[in-house]
Amino acid sequence: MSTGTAPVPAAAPSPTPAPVRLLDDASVDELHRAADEILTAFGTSATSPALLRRVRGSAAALGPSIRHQCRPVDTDAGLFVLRGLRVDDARIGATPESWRTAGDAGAHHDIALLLLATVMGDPIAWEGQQEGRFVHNIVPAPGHEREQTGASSSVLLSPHTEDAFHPGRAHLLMLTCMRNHDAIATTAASVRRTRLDDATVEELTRPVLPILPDDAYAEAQGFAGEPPRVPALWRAPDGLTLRFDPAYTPLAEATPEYRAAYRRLEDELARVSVAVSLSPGEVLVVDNDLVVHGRVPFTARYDGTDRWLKRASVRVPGRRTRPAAEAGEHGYGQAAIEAHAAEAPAA
Ligand SMILES: O=C(O)CCC(=O)C(=O)O
Ligand SMILES: [Fe+2]
Repeated sequence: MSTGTAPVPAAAPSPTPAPVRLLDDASVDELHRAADEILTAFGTSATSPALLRRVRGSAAALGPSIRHQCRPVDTDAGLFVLRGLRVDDARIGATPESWRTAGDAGAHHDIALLLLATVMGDPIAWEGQQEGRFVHNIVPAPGHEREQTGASSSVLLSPHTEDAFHPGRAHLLMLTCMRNHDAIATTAASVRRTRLDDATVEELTRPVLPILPDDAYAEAQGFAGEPPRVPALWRAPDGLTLRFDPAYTPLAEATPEYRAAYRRLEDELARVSVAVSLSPGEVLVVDNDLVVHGRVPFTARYDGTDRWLKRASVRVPGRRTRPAAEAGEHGYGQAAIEAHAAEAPAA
């Protein structure tokens, strides 16, 4: 159709500018069957020690194909999209009005996500967030439009490390899409794709500023202890990692040199940022030590058809992507609860 003289349309952004890992049909069946069995046995996705034990057992029995697709992030992009899961738009029902009222909405997918998270590592929950659930519902909520939390909509959710304030934060962040009619993108920027001069990296590896708890942690925000100063960048054995949340970092307290270096990092992250618009059934897996994520602004519908993601946070035992000094941080009184840390006592 096109001729040499026809105007060239502006290049459309790639719909999913992220490495995609396709689950084969047999793996998808296997995962959905395992999730169904657990949901039938327990009647809820609310996690009890018994349900978590069952998830651990079922995850261990999943086949080599799923395990292969759940291997660690293996490119500088620091993320991948797992594709193939089936979401029945009618069966999942209306998008919940907020995480508070979500309850067991889409419970099958809570369990499927927990199974995948357990293949990748150890899922974590926070007592102070979404009532201690291991799988969070990310939906826009009335009254929260302008927050820097998952419940917002009308503002840019600025790029951040998930739970950056805490030494027990996830190594991996997983977002499963239930519904996204308006193709609203998650943004992601990998520090391994930035170009920073050595002086900037040196400046930002010094522990100069704290990262304060975000608005999803009301209790931690009232913590009385002295906020620890933490480095924004760290030279890990296999490359640069970052801990970054400008919305909760008191930059005004730093020297002009530090602020300039921080701005260079922000600019570079903006330059390499990609927009990933998830479709139902896709799972975005982000390495939380390499990649900061956020979300573009959007107008919430509030009619039961809103964008709806489910989120899991995962720790990967034995990783060496963070400075040893983090072990001494108080974490603002918040504790991450590991799903499979030890045999949980019977409730
Ligand atoms: O809504 C999104 O795409 C990402 C929200 C977010 O930052 C999160 O779930 O941690
Ligand atoms: Fe986030």
